[in-house]
Amino acid sequence: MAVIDVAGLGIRFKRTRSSRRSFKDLFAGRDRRTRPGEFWALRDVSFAVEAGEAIGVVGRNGQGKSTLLKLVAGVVLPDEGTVSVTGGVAPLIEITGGFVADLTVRENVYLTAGLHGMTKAEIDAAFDDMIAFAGIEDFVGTPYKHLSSGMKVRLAFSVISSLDEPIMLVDEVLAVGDKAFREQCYERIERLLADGRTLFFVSHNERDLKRFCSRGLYLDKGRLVMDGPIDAVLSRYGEDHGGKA
Ligand SMILES: Nc1ncnc2c1ncn2[C@@H]1O[C@H](COP(=O)(O)OP(=O)(O)OP(=O)(O)O)[C@@H](O)[C@H]1O
Repeated sequence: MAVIDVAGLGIRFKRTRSSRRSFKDLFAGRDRRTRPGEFWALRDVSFAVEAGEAIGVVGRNGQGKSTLLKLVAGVVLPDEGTVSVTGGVAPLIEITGGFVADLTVRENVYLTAGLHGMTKAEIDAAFDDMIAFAGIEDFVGTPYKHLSSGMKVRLAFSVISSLDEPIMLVDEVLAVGDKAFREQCYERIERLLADGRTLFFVSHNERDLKRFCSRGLYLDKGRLVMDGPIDAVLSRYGEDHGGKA
């Protein structure tokens, strides 16, 4: 059964921050700024994912990989086409995503896990393990904004990977962690996969992609140019762009 079904997906963005005219423009009496139009960050993207598949998403910088994960997570909506997702999604897609700067580590854990449907009793039971996995026992009462960037990723991975959601989305955030922590995360991802979870993994690291993923999606200029076994997708990508994932 398909757990993710993406059909004719398209999303466009404005190149500029805002298309509204500035205050100064109003007084100038004409539109002083050029208004470059919108562009399609993704277009005509269709694929289906079966439960338990591990998909690696590859492509050069800015080709729509993170945007695809955000669409699957439901944090942005498409302009064209549809994304149907069966079951909950645990998204590790932006370092600060979901965490509130001024709340403490403890408060953030309860907030995020609570939003994903964990009860207070479940969070109470899992709390110490989450903090221990992140290795931030001394910072439970610290406001999130005062954690180092590596500590933020540790906390986010620990909490998100503890959620009981069938689909996990992992963007490149893990690259921020140190080597030992990355390995700890990778072992947990392998356990979750063995457990039957579905994984969407964006990475520029060929070895990591091969380690987890059986299937690859190759995005270029917002189009899905290849959907196939990860080895074949990586070779095609290497041929097109000089061997780097
Ligand atoms: N909220 C947004 N508003 C405007 N443009 C955006 C927005 N989000 C993404 N984009 C643009 O959409 C395009 C695709 O971005 P995306 O982050 O999906 O690329 P990516 O393939 O994940 O790149 P990278 O490998 O660098 O992480 C880029 O041109 C980016 O500037």
